[in-house]
Formats: sequence, structure tokens, C-alpha cells
Amino acid sequence: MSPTISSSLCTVAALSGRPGRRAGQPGGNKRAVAQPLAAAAVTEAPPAVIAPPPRPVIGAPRRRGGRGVDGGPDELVAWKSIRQERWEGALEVEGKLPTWLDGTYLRNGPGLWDLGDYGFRHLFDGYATLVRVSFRDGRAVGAHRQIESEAYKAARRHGKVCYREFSEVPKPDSFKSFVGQLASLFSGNSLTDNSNTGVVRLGDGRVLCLTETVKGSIVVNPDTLDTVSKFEYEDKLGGLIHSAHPIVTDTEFWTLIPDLIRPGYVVARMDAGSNERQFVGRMDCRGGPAPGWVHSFPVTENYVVVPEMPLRYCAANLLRAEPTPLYKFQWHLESGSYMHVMCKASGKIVASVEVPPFVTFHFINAYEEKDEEGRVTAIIADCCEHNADTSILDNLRLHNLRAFTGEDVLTDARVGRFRIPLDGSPFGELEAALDPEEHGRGMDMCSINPAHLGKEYRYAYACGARRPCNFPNTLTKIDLVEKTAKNWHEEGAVPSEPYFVARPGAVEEDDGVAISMVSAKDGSGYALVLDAKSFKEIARAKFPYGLPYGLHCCWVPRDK
Ligand SMILES: CC1=C(/C=C/C(C)=C/C=C/C(C)=C/C=C/C=C(C)/C=C/C=O)C(C)(C)CCC1
Ligand SMILES: [Fe+2]
Repeated sequence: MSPTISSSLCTVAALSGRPGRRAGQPGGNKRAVAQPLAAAAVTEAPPAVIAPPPRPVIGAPRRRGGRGVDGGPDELVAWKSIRQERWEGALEVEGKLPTWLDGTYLRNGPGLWDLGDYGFRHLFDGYATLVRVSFRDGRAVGAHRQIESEAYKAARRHGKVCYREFSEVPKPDSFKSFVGQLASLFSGNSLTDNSNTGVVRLGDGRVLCLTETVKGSIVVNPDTLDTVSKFEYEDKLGGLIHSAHPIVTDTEFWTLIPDLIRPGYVVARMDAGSNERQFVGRMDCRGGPAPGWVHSFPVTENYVVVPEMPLRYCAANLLRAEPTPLYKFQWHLESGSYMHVMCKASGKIVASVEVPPFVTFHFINAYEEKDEEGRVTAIIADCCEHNADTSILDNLRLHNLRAFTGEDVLTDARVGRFRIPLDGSPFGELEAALDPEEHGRGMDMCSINPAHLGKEYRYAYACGARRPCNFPNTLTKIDLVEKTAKNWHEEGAVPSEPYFVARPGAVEEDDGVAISMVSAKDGSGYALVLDAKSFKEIARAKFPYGLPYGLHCCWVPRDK
């Protein structure tokens, strides 16, 4: 499983230590592979030809969100579909990559937002594109590949959406097929397995791409980016949807399964090496007709935190053919907002408090607050919080992302810090952990040093904002002790989640690098490596083509 730079598609340049050149240039990536996108069957064996990145067609026909690939020059490469199914080659490195950086960075995300001339609506609808950068001896090899989910393969085969995506639904050909679709919705058959959200390395070395549907857990090969198989959960827990962000360590995997029938959440854990989730406990919802959306959740050393936000799943919206302003969800302010704490060992609820309304997709971390005697007094849980405003979902419609006019339209976000007392008090607190101006009032797509997972920590890395903007356009390092931020910005660039990788042998929490993939203003794309301490650029490894925006990442060390 360990990633290897000298894989089958590796270039001469990578092996010889020469910096890679652009595909198509003399001496460049001779074995770079390109497959133009068309509504055709997915070809397994890639042709050994060079296809330079296609030039954008200005003024191409548009339907709905328009064709991301053929947008005008005003459209950033971040929101354009990737035009070839796969590629691999040496990357040109500017600066000096640390020689200790030895392994593979993987990033998942929705990189393909159109089929033929039909453009998708929402960022989260796109078919999953996996990007890889393997670092070794100060050199870098990059690759990308579409994940071959059933949803993607069917869309390629038929030239249309065949499964229910985040906002796109298949258009029934007839009343009979409409009825069939409704029936299959209840069985989960019509839900997508387009695993376009997260990528995690399990304790046993398997690499899993994930989305919110349980069936959308897909095993990939981190070297070749091949889609290996579906990850089948071999248990009776069922559930059609789950949190897109399980908590993964070297020994275990924690997940949260919302129960839409009897509103509540099931907490389950799975040992590394197993496919069998085990029931740990259940929390019934305290408010609303359905569970709150749980895109992610945090854990401490001894507890699982179950958030119940007023943005709740909505069965009726799941069935609708046309999306509502909140897609599959509904805002129930009257239902209250809660944070529940479950003991990992017993599955018992040890706290359930009402908190101010909140909207979050990503929890950053959580830990146990202790008194002088070492007794746990409260749970502290931090998240990227959108000031209880759901309009971030609208911000992320592709039309809005592609139509930046210079107006400051990105809604404000902050590091929301919950304090959940364990003394039986009915209320918890929610406040900004630092002045949001420190990070331009933009805050999402976070990572921490994984050694601090569930423990007290000082630093978080995330995307922030330099205003005016319509999307987070900076990388930010948050110091939760000093309550300050260091920010990285490049004009017109769209950086994705900065992922922290510790230097081997590091003692200090921020001794390492933060890696982000950047979609640049000039249409190019590169992996940016920042020194995590100073938050200054050390190096960039440039792809010979532009990269679409992506969501979450993981790190696969070489010798694990
Ligand atoms: C496919 C179905 C669903 C899918 C839900 C998905 C794919 C949800 C993905 C959510 C993501 C990627 C959230 C990321 C948030 C990032 C933010 C807010 C960044 C902000 C930047 O400032 C369901 C909806 C679960 C229904 C079944 C079908
Ligand atoms: Fe996420």
C-alpha cells in the first residue's frame, strides 16, 4: 500500500531527479495520460499519449449552471471541471521541499460539474476527483483521477445524472420511471455513491473516499488512484447516510449515523482492519422533526460529542425533484440547538445541553477541560461556525462562485467554541474563540496536528478570507492561545484545506508543514507547502494544468 514515486506511469524526469517540465514540452512528461471527457464508457487502459490541457472555448452554450469547462476568461479554474479523466507526471518544484517530507498527500473533491452541455448547480454535486502529490527527496510527482463510483460510471455511460446527488436528481423519462425512482429512494438505491468529500487512511492502511451516503465509501489505491472496491460495512447497523467525516486513528474509526425515522443519532465504532461497525450508543433528538445535519462531529479522549443543529435533514426535501433553498435540509430555529456528550466506553449520555443556534459543517477538535484535581469539568468543542446563517449553502452554488463581481458576498464565519459543562447544567456556551477579523471573517476547511486529536491543542489551520471575496481565499493559521492568526494570500487564487503534516520527531505542535492545493488566477494549479511555524511558503510543486477546487485531504506516510 505504501505510495511510490516510481510507479508505472512515472516519468523519466522524476526518476532522474530532473525537474519535471510541462506535458507536451520537449523532455516533458512523455507518459502523461489524458482522456477527453465525453459521455462515453470509461476506458480502463489509458492511451500513452500526451494531451496538453485543452484551451477554454469562449462563449460556449450554457444550460443551468453552464459548462464549467468552457466558461469565459472571467471564470476561475477552481470552478471549471477537470477535462481529462487522469494524469500523472513529475511536478516542477519552485523553492525547496523538505527532504523529510516523504509520502503522499491525497485530496478529494467534486472536480467534474458537467455532463455534455449540462452544468450542475452546486459545488457539492460534482463527481469526485482525487488529486495526489507524492513527495520524496525534495521532488514531487502529481496525479489526478476520477473516482469510478457507480454514479460517475452511469453518468458517463448515459450522458446524464442517474443517481440523486447533493442537489441534482435524475430526470425520469416517464411516469413509470418516476414511481420507480421514488421506490428506490426508500431503499437507498437511487442515492449517489459519488464519494466526493473526504479521504482518510484507515489504521490498516486502506484508503477510503467518503461522502454522506453510506454506500459512497470507496476504497482507492493511493499509488495509482485506482478505484479498488466499495467499502462494504459488514454489520447490521444499516443507515443510508452518515457523517462524511469519521474520526480515524491508527486503531479505530468512529462514525455517527443519523436516524431519520426515529429522530436521533447512532454512534458506532470500528476496529482498524475490520469492516464491522459496532453499536456504541444512541442519542434521541431533543428538538425538531428530524436530526440536525451532522457533516462532522468531534471526539475527546473519552467522549463523543453529538451536535444537534437547527439545520435538520428533511425527508420531504430528499424526495423533491427540484431543490429547495436549503437543498435536503430545513432550518428549524424553534427546535432549539443542542450538544450531547456520550461516553465512549459505556455509550451513556453524560451531558445534553441547549446552546445558542449554530451552523457548522466542520468541527475542528474537542478536548476535556479539567480542574486542579484532574476531574473533567467540561468539554470544549471548536468548529468553523457560520454565525447561525445558512446562506453559506447558497454562496456555494456554482453560479455564485463563478460570478464574482468584486462585491464582498462571502458570509461571515468564526471559530465557534462550545463549552459543554458536565455538572448537569442545562445550558452550554458558544462564543468566538478569537476575533474573526484576525482571519478576515472567513473560516472553514480546517485541520490540526493529528497528534492533538481529542486533546488540548493550540493551532488550527483553515481557509480564511481577504475581503472583498465570494469564497475563502486565504490560508490561515489560528493560534487559540494568543488569539491571533497568520495569513497566506495570493491575489485571485483559491486555496483548499491546508493539511498539517508533522516533521518526523517533532516535539512542538506546529513543527511541520501545511500543504494546500491552489487553483491560481492564471489558470494554473500547484501544491503549496508552507512552513507551519512561520506560515511562510517553502515551496510549490506546479501541475502542468489548472486544478479545480477540492475539499478534504489526508497524508499517507511512505513507510507505514
Ligand atoms: C448525496 C446526498 C446527500 C449528500 C450530501 C453531501 C454530498 C454533502 C457534502 C457536504 C460538504 C462537502 C460540505 C462542505 C462544506 C464546506 C463549506 C461550508 C466550506 C465553506 C467555505 O467557506 C445528502 C444531502 C446527505 C442527502 C442524501 C443524498
Ligand atoms: Fe467536509
